[in-house]
Amino acid sequence: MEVVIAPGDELARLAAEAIETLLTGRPQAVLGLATGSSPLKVYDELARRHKDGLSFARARAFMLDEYVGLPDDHPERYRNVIEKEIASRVDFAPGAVRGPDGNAADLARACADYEEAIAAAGGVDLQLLGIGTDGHIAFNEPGSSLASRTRIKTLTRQTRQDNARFFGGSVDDVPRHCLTQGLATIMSARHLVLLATGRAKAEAVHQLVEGPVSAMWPATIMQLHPHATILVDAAAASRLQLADYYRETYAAKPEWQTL
Ligand SMILES: N[C@@H]1[C@@H](O)[C@H](O)[C@@H](COP(=O)(O)O)O[C@@H]1O
Repeated sequence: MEVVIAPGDELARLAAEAIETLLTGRPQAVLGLATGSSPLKVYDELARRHKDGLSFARARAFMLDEYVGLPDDHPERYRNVIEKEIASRVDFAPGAVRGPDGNAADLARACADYEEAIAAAGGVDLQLLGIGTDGHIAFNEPGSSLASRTRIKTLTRQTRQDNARFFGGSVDDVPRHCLTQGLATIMSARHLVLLATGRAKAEAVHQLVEGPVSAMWPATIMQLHPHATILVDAAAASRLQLADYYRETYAAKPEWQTL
């Protein structure tokens, strides 16, 4: 697990750089896209690089999760958020960006279909991730099976409160259920890149990097991934016990070694 502590703009640049390097070497790469505020600067940076020639035309992308039951045209439906924040700003081919269908008549079937679609695409090459204040990744709330696959989950009150800001501040308007890639689904991606900024994420980041692997802090499963990159600003890193070591390691990183 590599921990990089840097200002937010630099974190976004590093994540975008990793995606550009991937797409340059493998234009048909499969990306994993995350919602939430954490990856927004990465998407801005990718849109900028697209203007400079970076193409997504042969790439495909899979989203992490989706609310259940939001109307198709609801601005906070994750499919619409991803369309607005990144898909519409670059040149993905029609149908190249997919997400779990939170409005399917048969939600269990939709989850199984989604797993099959990811597998049929050859799996995700690079998965962007944020982290919830309770340590969730995607919408795998505390208590999630570490072996879970895409399925329906009930959101915790904490997550609904955290996300109320996207729903005019009203917790009651945040859906109770979601479809989310499972922890094992996420772990199947070949490179995990997690971004976290701000003091509210400090405890979750500490647990993620330095805590015991536990379903109570679902992101801790990432400690078992052979290629996980944790990009954090100083505030999100403020509870890391080995912060000085991570800073020294990154400062001494050989130039040829990418993320
Ligand atoms: N389902 C999303 C996650 O994918 C995201 O990582 C997390 C943090 O969001 P933010 O980046 O806005 O802090 O919460 C949301 O609930």
